[in-house]
Amino acid sequence: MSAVKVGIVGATGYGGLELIRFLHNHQAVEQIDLFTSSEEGVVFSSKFGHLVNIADKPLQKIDYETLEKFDVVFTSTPSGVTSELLPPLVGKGPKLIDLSGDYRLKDPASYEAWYDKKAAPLKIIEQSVYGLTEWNADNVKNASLIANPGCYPTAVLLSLLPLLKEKLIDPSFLVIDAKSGISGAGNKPSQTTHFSEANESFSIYKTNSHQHIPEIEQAISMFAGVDTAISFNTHLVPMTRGILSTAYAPVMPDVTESHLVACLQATYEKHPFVRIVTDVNTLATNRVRGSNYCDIFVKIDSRTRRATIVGVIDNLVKGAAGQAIQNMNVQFDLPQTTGLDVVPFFI
Ligand SMILES: NC(=O)C1=CN([C@@H]2O[C@H](COP(=O)(O)OP(=O)(O)OC[C@H]3O[C@@H](n4cnc5c(N)ncnc54)[C@H](OP(=O)(O)O)[C@@H]3O)[C@@H](O)[C@H]2O)C=CC1
Ligand SMILES: CC(=O)N[C@@H](CCC(=O)OP(=O)(O)O)C(=O)O
Repeated sequence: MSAVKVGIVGATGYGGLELIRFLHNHQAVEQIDLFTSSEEGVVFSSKFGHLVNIADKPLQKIDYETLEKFDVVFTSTPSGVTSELLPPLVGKGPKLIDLSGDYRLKDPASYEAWYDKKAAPLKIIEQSVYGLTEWNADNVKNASLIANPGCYPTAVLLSLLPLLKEKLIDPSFLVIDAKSGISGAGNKPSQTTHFSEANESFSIYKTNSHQHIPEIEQAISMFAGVDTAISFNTHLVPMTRGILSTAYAPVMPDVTESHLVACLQATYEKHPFVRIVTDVNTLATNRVRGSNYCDIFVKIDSRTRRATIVGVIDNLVKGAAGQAIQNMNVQFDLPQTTGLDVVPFFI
C-alpha cells in the first residue's frame, strides 16, 4: 500500500479535526502535518487534549515550499481563503482537496453572488472536479484539484439524483427542507450558535438564499441532465452533528414506490457508503453519526402522488472530511472504504 504524505490546512477547525481522526487510522497514510494561519508553533495536542500522544506535532505556518512536498493537501478553511491560496499550488505536485465552497461553482459570477466574495481565477475553477464520489469517481481519479461537495448538497444530491436521472420524479416542483446540527457552522462562535440561543430551539435561516442552492442545481444539471430551480431551505437543530434532508417531488405517471426503491438500490448497489433504508423507524442522524454513511429513504404519498425523499448524513464526515478522504482513496487507487470503515456511534 502506498505511503501517502498529507498536509492539512485549517487543521484546527471541525473539518480539520475530523480529517485527523480518520487519517490517523488510514493504513496508506504515513505522515500528517498540520498548518495554521494563526497559531504557528503551538503543539496541536496542547490545544486539543483528546489528541495527546496522537497528534503532538507543532502547527506549521502555511508556506508554498513546504506544501508542495506533500502527496495530498486538504484545505478546510472558510470560504474566500482557497480562492487565493490554492492557484499557485495547482499542478505543482500535491493533489489538492478543498473542503470549502471556493471551487464548486463553475460560474464565478454565481459564486460572487451567492457567497458575496471574490471568485477564484476562472482557469483554476475550470480545472476543479466536483468530488461527489459516488457520481464522479472517474473524474476525481485524475483531478489535480477537487472541490469537495457541501454538506447539504451531499445529502440532497445522493438521495435525489438517481430518481431525477431516471425521470421517476418531476424536477419542476422540487421542494427541499433540510436540517443541520450546529457543527455545520464551524468552530467560530456566533450569536445564532450560542448555546443559550440555539439550545431548546429550532430555527430556519438563509431563507431561499442559501449558498448551496446553486451548487445543488449545478450538480442536478451535471449528473441528471436536468435544468431546474429548486426551493431549498435550511434549519438549525440543537444537536452537534447530522443533516437530515427531506425533499418533496411529484412522481411521474405510473411510477410506484417499488420503482423508486429499486432505482435507488440499483444505483448504489456497488457503493458501500450509501444505504437504502426501508424502515423509517431506523432513519435518524444518530444512525450515521461519526460515519461516512448516507442513508436514503423514499415513500410515496398516494393521496397527493408526491414522493417524500430523505437523505441523512453526518455533516462532518460524509458531508466533509469523510467524503474528502473517500476522494483521496479514489485518487490513490485504494478501496474507497480505506480508513473510513467505522461503525456509526448510535448511542
Ligand atoms: N462544518 C461542516 O459541517 C462543513 C464545513 N464545510 C466547509 O469546510 C470549510 C471548513 O469548515 P469548518 O472546519 O467547519 O470551519 P472552522 O471554522 O471550524 O475551521 C476553519 C479553520 O480554517 C482556518 N482559517 C481561518 N482563516 C484562515 C485563513 N485566512 N487562512 C488559512 N486558514 C484559515 C482556521 O484555523 P487557523 O486559525 O488555525 O488557521 C480555522 O480553524 C468551510 O469552508 C466550510 O464551509 C463543508 C462541509 C461541511
Ligand atoms: C449549520 C450551518 O450553519 N451550516 C452551514 C454549512 C455551510 C458550509 O459548509 O459552507 P460551504 O459548504 O458553503 O463551504 C450553512 O448553512 O451555511
